[in-house]
Amino acid sequence: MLQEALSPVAKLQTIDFAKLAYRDAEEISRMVQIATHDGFFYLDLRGWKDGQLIRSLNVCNGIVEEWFKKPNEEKAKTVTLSDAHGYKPVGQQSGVKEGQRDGYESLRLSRDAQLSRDPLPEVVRQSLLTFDDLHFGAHLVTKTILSALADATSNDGKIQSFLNTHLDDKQSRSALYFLHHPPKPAGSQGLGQNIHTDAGTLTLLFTQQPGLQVLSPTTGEWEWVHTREGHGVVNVGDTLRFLSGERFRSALHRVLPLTDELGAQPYDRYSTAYFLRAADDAVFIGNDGKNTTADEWFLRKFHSFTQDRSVQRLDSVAFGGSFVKHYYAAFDNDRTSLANLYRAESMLVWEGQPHQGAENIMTACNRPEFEAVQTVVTTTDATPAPQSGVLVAVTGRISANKHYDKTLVFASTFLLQPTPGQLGGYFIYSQTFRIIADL
Ligand SMILES: O=C(O)CCC(=O)C(=O)O
Ligand SMILES: [Fe+2]
Repeated sequence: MLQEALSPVAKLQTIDFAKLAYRDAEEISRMVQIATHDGFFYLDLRGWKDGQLIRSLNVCNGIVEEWFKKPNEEKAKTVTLSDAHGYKPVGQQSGVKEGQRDGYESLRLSRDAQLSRDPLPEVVRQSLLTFDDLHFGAHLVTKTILSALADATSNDGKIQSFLNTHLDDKQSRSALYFLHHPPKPAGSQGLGQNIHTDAGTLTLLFTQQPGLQVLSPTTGEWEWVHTREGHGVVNVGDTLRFLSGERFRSALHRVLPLTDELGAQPYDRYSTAYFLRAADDAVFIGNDGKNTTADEWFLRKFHSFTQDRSVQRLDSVAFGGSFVKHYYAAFDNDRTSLANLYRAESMLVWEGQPHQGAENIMTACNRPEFEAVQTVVTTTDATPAPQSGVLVAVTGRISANKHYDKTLVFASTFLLQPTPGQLGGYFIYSQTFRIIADL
């Protein structure tokens, strides 16, 4: 599988871990920028301890690849405690294709089990020190990134919450996952991994074959993430997004293995991920504005992953924050970026006035009385609509400081439709907006 043939390619920036380990101020400030805008970056690990982590990774990968060849009944006997430890067979979650299940199996090793040596699968016991090296090495790498981000944001009071929620002696769902997408014959159901954000704090991912895609924050398009020798891919998860008060971006991604013209996936795809997650009892404000523990968030999220895509779409848990949140944050702070959400056929009825097409709609949204706006969403209701659409009804309050000395109450509806030719993306097909009261 030639990854060079895939386009568009995600042009992720690269952070040198050796520099982070030495607290290089410039590298840290670059990383803060990237965590804010993209939420995804390459991590160059070649210069750290002579590439030791990559060597352990390669040995563990070889061992687990052999293990994946065992019959499914055999693998299913692995002691499985939760979604953070044990064996996950193919098809437990929703997949990358509408109405289909996922196409991957996974061996998961929790940090708690690796530390206490129990329960650990035989395959890990046999090469315990190499698995220790990878497990604890990946933990150190992600903790180092976290503390660098904590230092860099200490002036806004986040330092305590970043580090206090990740004390190493506390029980957590941190875990190392080995993932395998076995080849798939033509005509069979189930492929890849559905669009999601990660529940935890930081993910350090190593992919061996193509399939990983990120949703570009600038174009809204799916972009392929190339595999790079000696590098991992790091991404921000929901917990860090919440702990940072929405400063860091927990980016949407998915796995779309390549298929031939008959729909067969002709190759094995392997990847390895370390998920740094907060202590089970860590508390933060989740996407519904209420306090949640890291453990509750993990359980909600993994429950959501098992649901069909049509249900998941309505459930902002899987999407790590709803469309509505994104729309109003952009409306308030970066309104021109909303143009990406409309197409030529899109229609907005603003206070009874119709506007069609992205350009006209943006002109309508940019009216002077709505300069410097702050929106607070009060309610969001979503229901399924035909052709895989979603109907969203929103009520809320707007303060437009420049021209009004009062708060406006508004109601808005959005009919979202999948963007043609862009699996997993949505655009606003029609929208209404009304001011219903001023306070
Ligand atoms: O397999 C991959 O490349 C990505 C896996 C992933 O996103 C996940 O398990 O959360
Ligand atoms: Fe993920």
